[in-house]
Amino acid sequence: PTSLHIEELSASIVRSHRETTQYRPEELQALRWKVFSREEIHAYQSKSVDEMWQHCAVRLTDAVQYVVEFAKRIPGFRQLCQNDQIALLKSGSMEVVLVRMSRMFNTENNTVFFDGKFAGTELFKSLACSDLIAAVFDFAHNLCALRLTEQQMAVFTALVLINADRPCLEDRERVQKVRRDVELALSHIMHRDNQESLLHKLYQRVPVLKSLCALHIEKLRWFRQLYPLTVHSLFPPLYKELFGSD
Ligand SMILES: CCS(=O)(=O)c1ccc(CC(=O)Nc2ccc(-c3ccc(CC(C)C)c(C#N)c3)c(C(F)(F)F)c2)cc1
Repeated sequence: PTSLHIEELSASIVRSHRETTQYRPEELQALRWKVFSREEIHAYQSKSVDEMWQHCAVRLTDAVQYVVEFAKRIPGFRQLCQNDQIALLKSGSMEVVLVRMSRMFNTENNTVFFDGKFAGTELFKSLACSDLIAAVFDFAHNLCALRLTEQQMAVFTALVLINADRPCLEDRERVQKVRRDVELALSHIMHRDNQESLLHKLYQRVPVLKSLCALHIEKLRWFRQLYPLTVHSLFPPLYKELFGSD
């Protein structure tokens, strides 16, 4: 691929990212100190397990929907066959949401943007998933500390999504070809920003992403055994499709 092709690829991935994130970095900056009051936190903590799970599943699905839109706008992703696009989204969309979560994390008070304000882990107490929430916050904190630019974040999330090692791919070689160009785009951007040292730190975070998503699926299985009807009739269809083991 020519360097022009790689430049164009980077630019289109960055544009897709910008078009599919609900909040610009400057908006998040302005919102940073909008934290939930004690009463609001108490209200979340008073929700029943199934109520809070349902509420979070809806929020998570909203964020995933933006990621689906992001993927569809990445050149090379659209050219993949339908089956492979779905396979990549099924295994990668949650990972991209978690990476994106790091752009709305406030390392000064360990809060993350949720439901319009910044929340600490204690807000999610009624989920009965404190290990998962703690791990999600840790991941967001570590990634946020790397201070990625929006461009670096955009191309990194494209790389997280376009992974030829995912299960159930029909044309693995084709996915690998698209991935190689995105890898070139990321190293090009890191080189241009004089931050190649960040590259291996980013690649080191990928296995943690996988374990977070596995933990999320494990908790969903546990929850579904306790509240099958809630999952069946009150969870967003997209959430069930992507994270349900059916
Ligand atoms: C994607 C568009 S964007 O502009 O980048 C954007 C735009 C807005 C947002 C806000 C947002 O959605 N935050 C949020 C959503 C869900 C959750 C969450 C809740 C519960 C669980 C546990 C599970 C048992 C359901 C998990 C997990 N695993 C994740 C969280 C936070 F992690 F903090 F708890 C924050 C995020 C991006």
